[in-house]
Amino acid sequence: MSTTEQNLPVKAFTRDFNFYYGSFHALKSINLPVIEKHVTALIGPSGCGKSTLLRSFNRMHDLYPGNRYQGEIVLNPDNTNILDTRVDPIEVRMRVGMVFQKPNPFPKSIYENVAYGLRVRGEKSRSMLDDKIEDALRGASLWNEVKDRLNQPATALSGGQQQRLCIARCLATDPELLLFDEPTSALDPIATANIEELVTQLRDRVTILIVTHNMQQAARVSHYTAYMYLGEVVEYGITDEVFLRPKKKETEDYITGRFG
Ligand SMILES: Nc1ncnc2c1ncn2[C@@H]1O[C@H](COP(=O)(O)OP(=O)(O)OP(=O)(O)O)[C@@H](O)[C@H]1O
Repeated sequence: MSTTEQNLPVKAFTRDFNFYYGSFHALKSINLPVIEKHVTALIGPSGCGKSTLLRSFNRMHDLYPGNRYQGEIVLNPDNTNILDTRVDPIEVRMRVGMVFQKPNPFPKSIYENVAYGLRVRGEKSRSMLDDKIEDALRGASLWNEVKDRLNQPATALSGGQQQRLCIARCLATDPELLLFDEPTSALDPIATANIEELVTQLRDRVTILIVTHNMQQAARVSHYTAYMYLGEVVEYGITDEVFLRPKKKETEDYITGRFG
């Protein structure tokens, strides 16, 4: 699938995707498109499988024995099933970046945090690194705040700045898809507003899949929303329609706060 029925470009999609933590069947027959250069939000009550699905998109579950994927997660334009065991998960993670709930900068300087992925890729030219690092920090709306202290430890930044640094670290390697796992849940309202603003800017540059508990946030930043419950996608559609005219009773109950 490279476009939807409505002719929208599909950056990635799952096909009959199931996931198991040992014998626990956490995700059931998920068929979900992620539309290119748009934001897709995953919402639903605690434990419904949002994070499990998000983490499957960069094969995070590979790191733990007993986890099992079934079905496909396909990345375009090359139509690669990233779950294929012949596909190197490190390559997948270069193409699919991830920003976690709590900012997790490396215990290195601001500069070295952003340089990290570029160095892994073999980039050695100092002027090339400088340019890419500035571009990534600008892309994460952090450049003006840190340009005079690039060699200071990243841990000296505020929580919101650290989260933007983690976004810059992802942007430096030009990911095609960015995964956000509740990126503002550890932040105050101002830092949250900054990250939301950033997400709305980034959606012109990169495809975004975001898990959020905050329905107002999903409504503000996303174009498409998937409502999940008990490991299944109950409803998927244009965010405004899912929020204003949900097709399923379960979705309506959740959106209106009658459940969850
Ligand atoms: N490592 C694990 N081993 C076994 N079961 C797990 C593991 N991680 C999550 N689960 C189970 O998988 C299901 C989905 O969990 P997941 O964290 O994806 O839900 P979620 O919708 O992201 O929840 P929350 O909003 O609370 O973060 C839950 O029933 C959870 O208990």
